Amino acid sequence: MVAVGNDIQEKLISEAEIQEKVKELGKRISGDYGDAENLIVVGILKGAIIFLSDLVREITIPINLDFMAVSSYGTNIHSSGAVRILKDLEVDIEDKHVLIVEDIVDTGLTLKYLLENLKSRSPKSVKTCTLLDKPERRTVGVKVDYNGFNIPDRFVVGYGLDYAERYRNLPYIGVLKPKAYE
Ligand SMILES: O=P(O)(O)OC[C@H]1O[C@H](OP(=O)(O)OP(=O)(O)O)[C@H](O)[C@@H]1O
Ligand code: HPA
Ligand SMILES: [Mg+2]
Repeated sequence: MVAVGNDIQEKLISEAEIQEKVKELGKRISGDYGDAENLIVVGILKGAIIFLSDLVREITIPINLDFMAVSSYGTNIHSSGAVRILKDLEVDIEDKHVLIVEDIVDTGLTLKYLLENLKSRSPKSVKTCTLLDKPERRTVGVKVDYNGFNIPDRFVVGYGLDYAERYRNLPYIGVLKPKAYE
């Protein structure tokens, strides 16, 4: 049988480590927004869906869920730098607290674009949450309010993150074997 894990060279972050971190982030977010009404959690498709679905179940305050899809990478492992909206929010965020949820902040281009775009819609606040941060790769400054793990400059897959749309269903974060790129 072909297993998705066969292409993984090294496991960087285990399922257990992820689950522990997700619980911690959910608790912090619930505490920080405790008295705020109308928190809108915005998941960024597709990479954030696995993290988002675990995270929201660790958030104990009422939330609204919405999604955006933006494209910056296509199927390539290198960023083109261009960001465009493929799917926009359905809800109006004016006067609402917004939390953007990402799987990874790499160059920062996607998050910078999202922050500027959402701030222009007059929300009460916009904060950012990511499972993974690759600080060495940053080309633009963005504020990450909630970060799960800093990782080294390596292309990672799993737990929502893909290479050419594959490996999102791997339950942990790993690095691919070179042959998987061929
Ligand atoms: O900081 P950056 O260099 O902008 O990179 C981070 C972005 O790139 C990935 O998305 P991708 O475009 O691969 O879409 P996907 O989530 O559908 O895989 C990831 O999910 C982030 O949104
Ligand atoms: O390391 C990564 N893996 C998958 N998608 C990504 N998008 C930016 N960086 C990455
Ligand atoms: Mg991707």
